[in-house]
Amino acid sequence: MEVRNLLYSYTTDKVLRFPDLHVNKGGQCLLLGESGSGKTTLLHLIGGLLKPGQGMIRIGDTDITKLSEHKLDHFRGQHIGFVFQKNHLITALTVKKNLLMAPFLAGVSHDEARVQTVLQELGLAEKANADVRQLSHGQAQRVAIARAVLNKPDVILADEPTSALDDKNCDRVIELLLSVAKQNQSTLLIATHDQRLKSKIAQQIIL
Ligand SMILES: Nc1ncnc2c1ncn2[C@@H]1O[C@H](COP(=O)(O)OP(=O)(O)OP(=O)(O)O)[C@@H](O)[C@H]1O
Repeated sequence: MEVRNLLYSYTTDKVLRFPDLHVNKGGQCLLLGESGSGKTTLLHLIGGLLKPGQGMIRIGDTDITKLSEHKLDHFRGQHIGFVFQKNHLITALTVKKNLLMAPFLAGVSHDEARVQTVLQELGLAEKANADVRQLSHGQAQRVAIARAVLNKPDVILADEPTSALDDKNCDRVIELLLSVAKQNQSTLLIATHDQRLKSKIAQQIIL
């Protein structure tokens, strides 16, 4: 994953300028910075949810800034997994059906064995048919991670995945993210101001 000369403006009077970034395939990087420094904005740019004013964002061989809206939607579904700041689970659906949104939205067929594997890996096998409103915060965060990794994305983008968790759940969530990313050879970019993560990932960029 590579980012170069990236600029973004929400309003005409202010420009956010991002440092260049390169993360190897299967590598991990921590994105640090004070509140308001642009961490979420950078994740949304890399995930193709925002279009930069200037600059290049390369994922594998694709410069995503050159893709049309339609192609970008397809690319995102196939190659990018998001763990958002708020988990955005669909409360009307069970845990398993929330997971199945990933292949559904990416337009790929769902693989029952893969769903079972991911539920197992994230300690959610017994919660497959549970109502997501009945989950603890840590469990809900693991469902959000399960949904993000289900399609074995090339890139996982995680926005403050641990900041609302106690130390035990923080450790669990970060270890799970690292291990599922490793298994799938996914490149992992985590935006956080959670100091507990600093010792877990060597490559760090400060905004
Ligand atoms: N929709 C928006 N419209 C206008 N300005 C925005 C919008 N979203 C973010 N900003 C501004 O862009 C800057 C970067 O915001 P961003 O949310 O990326 O920071 P952050 O580092 O993720 O912050 P936090 O750690 O608090 O989540 C901030 O100054 C913010 O006020």
